[in-house]
Amino acid sequence: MMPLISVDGASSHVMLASGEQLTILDGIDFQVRAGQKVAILGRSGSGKTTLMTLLGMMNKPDSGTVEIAGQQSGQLSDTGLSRFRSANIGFVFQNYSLIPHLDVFHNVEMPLVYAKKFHRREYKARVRAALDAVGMMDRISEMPAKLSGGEQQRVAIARAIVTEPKVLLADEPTGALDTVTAEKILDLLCTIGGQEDSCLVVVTHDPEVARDLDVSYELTPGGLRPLAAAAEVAL
Ligand SMILES: Nc1ncnc2c1ncn2[C@@H]1O[C@H](COP(=O)(O)OP(=O)(O)OP(=O)(O)O)[C@@H](O)[C@H]1O
Repeated sequence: MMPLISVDGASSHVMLASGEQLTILDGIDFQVRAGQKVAILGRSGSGKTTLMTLLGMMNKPDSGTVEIAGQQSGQLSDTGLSRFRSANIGFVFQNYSLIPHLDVFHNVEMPLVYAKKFHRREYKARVRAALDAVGMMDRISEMPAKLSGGEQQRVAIARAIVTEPKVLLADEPTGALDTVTAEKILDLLCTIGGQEDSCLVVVTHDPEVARDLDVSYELTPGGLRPLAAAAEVAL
């Protein structure tokens, strides 16, 4: 079966003010199949967020290819990229990134509006189902500021899954939470992500997080290195 994520020789550079070129990612190869839950570990500054922007089709690689669900990012225009992203990729960030002036319902509904994947009359039921999955249905009319960090992250997960994306990406999803809440959020991500025809990729500097996932890689200056067992990682 075709992998859901296929990264082939992807490199990413930035031009520094000095005119020097800084290589952030250098020839990354990486594949994720449907049903897989993957951790990408790496020290601060190793390029984890940069890799996430490639997997999330927010940026294209400077060389090599990134293919998500059979679609290469390099072949899409900027409009095409954002349309593809809305319909096929869900994001969870460390800082929740909820829109402060919208209540929980409208925050979760937002990706449905952009993705244009489902009919308008389905929105309400889909938002309710997503909130139900994360245990936040009873807060549907709340404003984000009234929620705890863990609750905001639950809403952010509902928002990420409401379009039923093929790929769920989480960038340090538990970084801002206390240990107990972090564990619950990770359990939730693992239950919801990487089922049947979708996959979950979690980027983190925290080896504890990787322990709950199926496969782990470490991002190093030499590339992406598979780790035999997450429990052996000591960053
Ligand atoms: N636009 C830029 N200009 C200069 N340097 C950059 C730019 N973007 C990223 N970098 C550098 O590239 C490296 C990788 O950045 P990236 O944010 O991907 O790392 P990270 O692994 O996510 O780090 P952290 O865990 O601290 O968030 C860092 O050293 C960063 O300073």
